[in-house]
Amino acid sequence: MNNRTKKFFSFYKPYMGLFLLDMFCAFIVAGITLVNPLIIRYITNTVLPDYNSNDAVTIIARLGLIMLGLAVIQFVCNYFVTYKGHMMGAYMEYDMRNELFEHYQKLSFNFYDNQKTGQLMSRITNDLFDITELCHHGPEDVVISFIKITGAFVILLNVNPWLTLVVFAFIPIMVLFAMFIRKKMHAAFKRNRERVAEINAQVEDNLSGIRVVKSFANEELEIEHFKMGNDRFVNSKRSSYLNMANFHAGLGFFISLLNIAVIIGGAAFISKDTINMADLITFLLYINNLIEPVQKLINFTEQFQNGITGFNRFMDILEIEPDIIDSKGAIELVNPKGDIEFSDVAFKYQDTINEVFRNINLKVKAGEYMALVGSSGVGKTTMCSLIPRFYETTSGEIKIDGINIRDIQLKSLRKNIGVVQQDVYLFAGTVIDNIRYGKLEATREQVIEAAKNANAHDFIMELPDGYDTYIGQRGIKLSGGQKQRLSIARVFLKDPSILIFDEATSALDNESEKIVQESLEKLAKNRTTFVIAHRLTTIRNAKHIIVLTEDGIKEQGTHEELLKKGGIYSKLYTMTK
Ligand SMILES: Nc1ncnc2c1ncn2[C@@H]1O[C@H](COP(=O)(O)OP(=O)(O)OP(=O)(O)O)[C@@H](O)[C@H]1O
Repeated sequence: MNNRTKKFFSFYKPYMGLFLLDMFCAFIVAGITLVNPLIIRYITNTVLPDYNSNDAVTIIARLGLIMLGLAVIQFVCNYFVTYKGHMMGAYMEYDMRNELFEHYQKLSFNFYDNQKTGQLMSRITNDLFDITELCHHGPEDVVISFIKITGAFVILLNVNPWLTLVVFAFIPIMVLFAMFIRKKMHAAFKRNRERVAEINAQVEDNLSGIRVVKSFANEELEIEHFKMGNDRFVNSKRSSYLNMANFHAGLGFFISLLNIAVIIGGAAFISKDTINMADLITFLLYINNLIEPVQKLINFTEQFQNGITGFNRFMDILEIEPDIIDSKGAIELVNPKGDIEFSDVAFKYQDTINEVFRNINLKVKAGEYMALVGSSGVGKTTMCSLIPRFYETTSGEIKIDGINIRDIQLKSLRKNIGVVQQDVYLFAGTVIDNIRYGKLEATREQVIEAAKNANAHDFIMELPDGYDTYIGQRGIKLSGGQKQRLSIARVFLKDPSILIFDEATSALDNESEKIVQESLEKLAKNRTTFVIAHRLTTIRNAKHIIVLTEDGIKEQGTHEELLKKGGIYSKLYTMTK
């Protein structure tokens, strides 16, 4: 058994009792369906011809009671299989979903840089559903079908071997036919799903950009594009319904052929006294009993394929080892002063050819306010993301208070670094929830204090429900400057010794920018601060400006010193002025 198979079965472990009970109930359900035709056969074959009418009525009444008892048992078992069996699948799906989500939380930026969010989401929803459908329905369908088919075969063989051969000669042909059409149908339904995804993407793109569409008056073009996608969808639906019609009509036709063959064959045997009327009825009853398990087995082949594909996709992710983890013996970073040192640091993104930069040597003293400048794309954001180990340096080392960051427990490292990102991300929720994200145990008063420090309190109080206002997905109901201030408030609450502020590239208006700048300066007090300056006008007052190039730090000093030097900084400054 390979590792993946072992892992697959490990999900059954906590529910073994439930699983066995489910299988037992499936076994009983299948067994009972085999018994009823036998009772009918006994009545027509033995009770009616051999007993006087009074005795026959008594026996039939007793048999009726037995059948009623069996129906009740079947009802209970069916109820259990449908309810508890599905719940077992749901619990297994729950475990897999938790495991996958926990794993998502451990994977690093490198992983997410190369993934599409939509696909990662589909693994946690559609794929897992396919797997658990297989986990639950698979064994149950196989057990039920196996018992029903072999049971019917053995019983019919005892009634009449020749007629049994006629019936069972049909089954393989029917299965082959059904599998062939089913495959085509599956491909057609898969195409349908792709077409729906295309339409969804098209609608999403159009509606998100509806203002651009209208400003260019391009509605006609959009309608035309949409129609093309919609046409493709309806065409693919046509093909899937065509296959579906073939499938159902074809199966129905096979069943009719089977019935005809049994009636004609049976009648011929009756005429030769090989079988009697009761035998023929038994055959006809079992034929109807056979169709359902055959269909179930056909479904199972598809379910198996989908489930295994889903499980492999699930395992593909689960087997990716998180690449940034605590080293052995890593220590906890407690209240660091905030001295930072880069020694010969070079960095290259995974799957890229060239290094973003190399030869970075830099010492920043605790509490220093440092502005990082350089041409666009030179690696300012990248350099700062090495400090909290969002990415690992390719070579060289970074130290905080003299300790290599690779020897520090990741959680404690990140707890001591506050990052205000360029693209502020707020979660769907209230203002207070979003600020409290910086310190989960903070009281309402502490949150308000942080908001005041971030110059956010006044605008929050003007929102309809103040701190309890729902700010929409990604804070859609707030302005750019307001979002920045909330994210600064969040870091105030976190109270880290080291601060990284990635200045927003999309310019805030002058007033907003001033307020953000003010709150940032308050936040930076007594913390080691890196400001990534995308616009040089905002950092003229910084005491320490460093100029990053791909070959290391080429200039350092104050604004005036660097201008006087007439080097890269002064060129950049004149360009952006
Ligand atoms: N996740 C990534 N994978 C691969 N390459 C990346 C990734 N992120 C950034 N890059 C590349 O690394 C280089 C540095 O990017 P970075 O965002 O650090 O520059 P920057 O100096 O902050 O730029 P800007 O001032 O324009 O924001 C760029 O060439 C960019 O294309």
